[in-house]
Amino acid sequence: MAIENSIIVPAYHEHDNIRPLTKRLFAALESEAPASELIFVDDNSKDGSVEEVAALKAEGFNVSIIVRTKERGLSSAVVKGFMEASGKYLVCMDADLQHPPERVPALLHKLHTNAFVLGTRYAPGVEMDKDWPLYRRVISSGARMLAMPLTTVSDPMSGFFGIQKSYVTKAADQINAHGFKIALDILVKTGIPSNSIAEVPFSFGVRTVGESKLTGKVMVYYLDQLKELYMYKFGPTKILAAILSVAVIGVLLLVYLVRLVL
Ligand SMILES: Nc1nc2c(ncn2[C@@H]2O[C@H](COP(=O)(O)OP(=O)(O)O[C@H]3O[C@H](CO)[C@@H](O)[C@H](O)[C@@H]3O)[C@@H](O)[C@H]2O)c(=O)[nH]1
Ligand SMILES: [Mg+2]
Repeated sequence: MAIENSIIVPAYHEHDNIRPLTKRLFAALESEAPASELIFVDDNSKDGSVEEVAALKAEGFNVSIIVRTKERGLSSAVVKGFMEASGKYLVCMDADLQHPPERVPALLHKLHTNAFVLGTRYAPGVEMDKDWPLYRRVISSGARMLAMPLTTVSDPMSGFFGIQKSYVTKAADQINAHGFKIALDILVKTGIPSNSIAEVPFSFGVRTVGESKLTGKVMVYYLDQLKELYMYKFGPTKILAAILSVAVIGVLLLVYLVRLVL
């Protein structure tokens, strides 16, 4: 059967998550499973992921793994997977089961009538980072607020999304290779209109195996990515105007306060 759906999973040291993810995903896909492929994009983890994928393939799952030896990074790994995918409906999800495979059919369903479908943790009825430590909540909220001027979606930090393949080509060579936030990059750079974007709520699971790759360096990359996206969307003139407006308002406030006190 021809492949319609490609599920792309960036993976770095995720050996223990590969089997449960594959089994849960294909079980969730039900009648769509024969028309679906799962592609892991691994950055040379050398942790037995390749052997695990070979074993799953031998068991009949349509799963493969691309191993990159010269590049590292979540966003560029996803772009690589998108380029190799055969399906016209593409889904990106994490390997660590924080994105529930059971929500993939809902994403795919909405992808038939929308160019882009975002998995969101900000919706009624879903749990947002329930077991996250306080510092991760603060980082996540701060990061989300900074991205708000760039897009109308409810969860610009989400890494769980679907896109029609025809829209990927446009953004692929412009994606920030160091970025951790590929959905945001794609949304800004393809300029997909909001009436062609849908959302699917999901509860963000807890990583039980392996470690998060969110490091200080990743946060610096995020700020760098934001800077680039602001420039891309607004251009230097508008950004300068915004900075000047904030400065003028600040000075006026200061003058007002000084007059109040004296
Ligand atoms: N190939 C590859 N994969 C990577 C790399 N870095 C991370 N990954 C993979 O990308 C996925 C997300 O990495 P985590 O380390 O689990 O990230 P997180 O901190 O839990 O962040 C997640 O939550 C964010 C929402 O707050 C999401 O935006 C983000 O995409 C990610 O899903 C995992 O499957 C991980 O193996 C890399 O350099 N190369
Ligand atoms: Mg994670």
